[in-house]
Amino acid sequence: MTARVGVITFPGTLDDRDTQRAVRIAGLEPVPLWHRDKDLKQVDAVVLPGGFSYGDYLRAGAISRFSPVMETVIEQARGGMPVLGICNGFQVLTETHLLPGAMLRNNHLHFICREQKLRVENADTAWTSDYEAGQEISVPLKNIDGRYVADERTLDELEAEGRVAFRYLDGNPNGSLRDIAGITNAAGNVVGLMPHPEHAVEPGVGTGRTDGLGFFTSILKKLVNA
Ligand SMILES: NC(=O)CC[C@H](N)C(=O)O
Repeated sequence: MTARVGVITFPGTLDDRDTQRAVRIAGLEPVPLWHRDKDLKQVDAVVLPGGFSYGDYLRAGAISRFSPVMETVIEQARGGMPVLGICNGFQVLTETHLLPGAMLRNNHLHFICREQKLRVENADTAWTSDYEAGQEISVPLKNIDGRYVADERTLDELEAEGRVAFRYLDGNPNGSLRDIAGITNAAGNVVGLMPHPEHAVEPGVGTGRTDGLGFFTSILKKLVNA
């Protein structure tokens, strides 16, 4: 028996199918969840995929925060269930305050779509244990609201507690403070990042790199082989 990973679809989500595919390639069972589902169908972990949930109206992630499915996700994440937020999913996680800080418009005000180099700073989270701390990976980045900000005290706290999980390398693409590409909560079960590991899991697709697969094999190991 493998573990079940819920993949949430909001109206406007784009990357749910790629995320389901990445989950399947890693050897896990993807379970589609709809934004109106309060019942998470007994999944062991949840991924909030990228896209434009509720059309990014008001602010990216601001409406999704109040969806029925997030009510249960918030409760279970606080109880330790692993949750990964990718891009728009990361925006939802900051809006729900499961992760600190906020996402603002890129400093150059353009949508950016490119391959992005990152450093994995924390390999002790539920979603990064298959990487080495300090490992450099390259995955796609595509967004307009990608500038991570938080007050100085929060940033210092994140750094001191090793909760900056990923940092941009070779140039900061959006003005994120301290080159932060992704963070984790203190317990390490909730992780959010702007770049897209689910688009880099198969040789022969895109750049052919599979640097993103480690997120999904990490959670496989945590849930199945632990
Ligand atoms: N790829 C995405 O998830 C896009 C995220 C978001 N809505 C933005 O443009 O910033």
